[in-house]
Amino acid sequence: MSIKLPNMPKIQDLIRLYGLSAKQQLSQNFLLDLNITDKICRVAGGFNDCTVIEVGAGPGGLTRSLLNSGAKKVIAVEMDRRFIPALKMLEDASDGRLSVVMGDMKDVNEAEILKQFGAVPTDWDKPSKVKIIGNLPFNVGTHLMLKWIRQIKPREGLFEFGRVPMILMFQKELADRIIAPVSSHEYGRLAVMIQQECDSKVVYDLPGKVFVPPPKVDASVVYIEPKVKPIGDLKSKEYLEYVCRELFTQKRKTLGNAIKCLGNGAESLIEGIDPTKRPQNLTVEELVKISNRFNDWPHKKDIDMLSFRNDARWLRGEEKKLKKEQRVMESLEKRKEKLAKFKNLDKKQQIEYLKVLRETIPSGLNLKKDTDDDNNANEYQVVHTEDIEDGDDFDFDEFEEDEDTIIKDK
Ligand SMILES: C[S@@+](CC[C@H](N)C(=O)[O-])C[C@H]1O[C@@H](n2cnc3c(N)ncnc32)[C@H](O)[C@@H]1O
Repeated sequence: MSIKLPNMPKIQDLIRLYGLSAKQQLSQNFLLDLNITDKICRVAGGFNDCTVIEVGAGPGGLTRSLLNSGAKKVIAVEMDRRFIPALKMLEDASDGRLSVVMGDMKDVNEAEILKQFGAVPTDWDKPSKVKIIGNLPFNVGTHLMLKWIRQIKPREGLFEFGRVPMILMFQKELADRIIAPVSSHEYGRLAVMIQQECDSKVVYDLPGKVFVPPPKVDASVVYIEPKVKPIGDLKSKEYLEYVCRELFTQKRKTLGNAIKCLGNGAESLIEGIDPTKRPQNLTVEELVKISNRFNDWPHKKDIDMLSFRNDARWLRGEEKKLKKEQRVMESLEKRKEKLAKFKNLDKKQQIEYLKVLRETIPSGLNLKKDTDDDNNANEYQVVHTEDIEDGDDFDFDEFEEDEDTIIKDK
């Protein structure tokens, strides 16, 4: 059996041949440069002799690299039927190593499909020979990732086959939240939920311009692998999720104050943990401890209805936040352009500009009456109050508060 694919038409040509335009509603941004897809396979640790589920294969760029990197079997799942002929062409050339499955990954039973294609389970303490990879729309990728994370503890689905690594492409800001270390700005519920059971790292940053068509945002490839032994002996993932949600929405409070939201007498849940810490500074281990105590606490609220079923709403909230961040970045870019133009005007023009268009004064510049010049009290000076840097005016806390609002709306 040959490891390398025979010569194939370029993906760009297949796209032209089959008239495959990118559908915006499916967030179709393709990777057509095989140097990049090859590199993704390398930084993900290689796929030699592995059985791989590829989610959202599209025109098949990454699929080709997976096959060329020696995968024993690639199961490519794609829901958009327009891509199936191009993928089938690849299947025909793959010497039986590629199987194309048309369908929505959200409806696919991973364990069944892996059994069907002959995947073999690996012992939990060994690196798994089964892997899952996908470059998916943000909401689909996060939905699937959370579903898979929930299957780790009971070792269901994918994890009947061992510690299956999940190699997923996400918007960079979301990837940063997944891998965020304790006390960092991005550290929150998502980081805790994932890091409690998995090792996660960003293995490759991809600027938006490498995709076709290019999205306005950058992406990162995240490698998430279940730990041999999770952090702490967690009693309930739902309670950990609940405790994190409640505490991280009060990031500015000390733990001693924030914990009160769990009920009267909840202070007992943080015994032995520094009450002057902020929720952001609590390690995963400490949060597991609090959640386990909450689990055994006779006074806890009944949170059954608040468990993971809220994911959909939470994800919509996350998506909204990222869109808002994007809008802020775009308006910042516009203001920077305006500022650059403004700086090219002579002083008189600058003053006129600022007088007439006060409401569009670029950030960092203002008019000040020239009080040093007694003879000409009406003279204005242009003053720089601050320099614009990336991220100025970009109050991340504002977004955290948005999340609070979204969660409390439930
Ligand atoms: C961003 S494109 C990436 C395509 C290809 N992997 C690449 O890197 O060029 C995402 C692909 O996932 C597919 N897709 C989106 N949601 C899906 C789902 N729920 N199940 C299966 N495929 C899905 C889209 O049709 C699209 O082809």
